[in-house]
Amino acid sequence: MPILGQNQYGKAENRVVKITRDGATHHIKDLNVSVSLSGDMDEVHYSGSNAHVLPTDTTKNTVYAFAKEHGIESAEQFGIHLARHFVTSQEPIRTARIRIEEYGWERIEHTRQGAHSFVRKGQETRLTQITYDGSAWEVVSGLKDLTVMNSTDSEFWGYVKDKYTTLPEAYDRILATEVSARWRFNWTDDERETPDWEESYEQVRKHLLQAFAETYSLSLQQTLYQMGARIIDHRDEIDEVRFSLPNKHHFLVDLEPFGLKNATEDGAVYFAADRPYGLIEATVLRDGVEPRIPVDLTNL
Ligand SMILES: O=c1[nH]c(=O)c2[nH]c(=O)[nH]c2[nH]1
Repeated sequence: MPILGQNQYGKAENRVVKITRDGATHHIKDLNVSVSLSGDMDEVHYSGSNAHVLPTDTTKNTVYAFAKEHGIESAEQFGIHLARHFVTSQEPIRTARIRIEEYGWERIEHTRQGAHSFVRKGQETRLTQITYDGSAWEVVSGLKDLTVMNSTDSEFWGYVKDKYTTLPEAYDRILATEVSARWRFNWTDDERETPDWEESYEQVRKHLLQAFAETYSLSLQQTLYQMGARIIDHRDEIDEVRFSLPNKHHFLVDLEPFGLKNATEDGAVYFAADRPYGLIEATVLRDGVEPRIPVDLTNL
């Protein structure tokens, strides 16, 4: 009979976001936690007996419940706590390996009250496309992979409801998106009117972030318009901005079965879903200008 070799199992990539509220100042811990357990697991492989198997689903629930019950001080402390729990609470489990990736967030500087607007650490990608046909120029610049989050000041309600609608109305939700934007310059080839391209990029990025942070949002569509309008209003060199904004959904985890209240107002634990996602796209134009940025930004 062939012999079973090394084996391990668990739930990989539990995306857990914990918000801690300190008055109007919020703190984020954003982790991707993978649990892998091993031990006396021969029988499940040989005969299918699950008598020693703690379900991977349970390991997932444990990650979310621990985040709420004990908080997340650091990835190391959180991982140590989980590993100890699995090995000491289940006799057949001899080894627990917890792998954690932590995503860093920086605060967005802005002028509104509160400290609950963040931009993911790590550089976004800056883009540009220049087209010249011997007479006319077109310069379209932009960015992608700029991830931002407001941990409050976002609602979504009053939408159409048909027989397939199950979405509960939200009066205090997380709003997070990964901004992909392109903006078109009105520059022709007049030396005197050439923008300072570096300065322009920094300013557009700043206005986009500040508009995101300072908009009390009733929908991502409304936030998108505010970001575009702010750029058009502040940057004379730009006539058109197009956005593609995935709505990076954060779902409140139901921890009632474990006797834990997980409510937005006390700082909650969220499941950060990667797909499917809402995708909100629109162009914002200077009045009187024709749109020229393609609808599908991947074609640019
Ligand atoms: O900001 C949002 N806009 C929507 O169109 C939408 N649809 C949805 O299910 N959630 C959201 N959120």
